[in-house]
Amino acid sequence: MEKLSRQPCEACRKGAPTVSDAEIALFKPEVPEWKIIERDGIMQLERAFTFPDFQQALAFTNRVGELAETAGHHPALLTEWGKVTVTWWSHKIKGLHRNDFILAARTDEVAK
Ligand SMILES: C[C@H](O)[C@H](O)[C@H]1CNC2=NC(N)=NC(=O)C2=N1
Repeated sequence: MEKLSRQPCEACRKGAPTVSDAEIALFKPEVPEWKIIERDGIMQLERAFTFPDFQQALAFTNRVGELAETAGHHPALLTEWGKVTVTWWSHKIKGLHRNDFILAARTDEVAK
C-alpha cells in the first residue's frame, strides 16, 4: 500500500460530495474562528491570522504549505505584513468538502 501521505486526497476527486447543511452545522463549531464565505459562486472557509511582523507571517505561511503538501490539498494563502489569510475549498468540486474543515482545524493547530 502507498504511504498515507502519498494517497490522493478524496476531496480533490471530481464527484466527491460537497458538505450538506447538516454537516456544516456539525463541523463549523470545531472551527469557530473561520468564516464561510462565497466567492465567485464557490463556498470557502476563510480565516485571517495576525503576527507581529512579516517574518513570522511568512514562517506560518510555510508551515501551512507543508501541511498542505502532506495532505495533498492546498489552500489559497495571502501573506502580508503581520497577517496571513488562509482560504480552504476543494477546487475539483468547486465547493466545501469535509476535508476542508479538517484542514482548517489543522491550520489552527499550526498557529498555536
Ligand atoms: C492531482 C492533485 O492531487 C489535485 O490536483 C489536487 C491538488 N490540490 C488540491 N487542493 C484543493 N484545495 N482542491 C483540489 O481540488 C486539489 N486538487
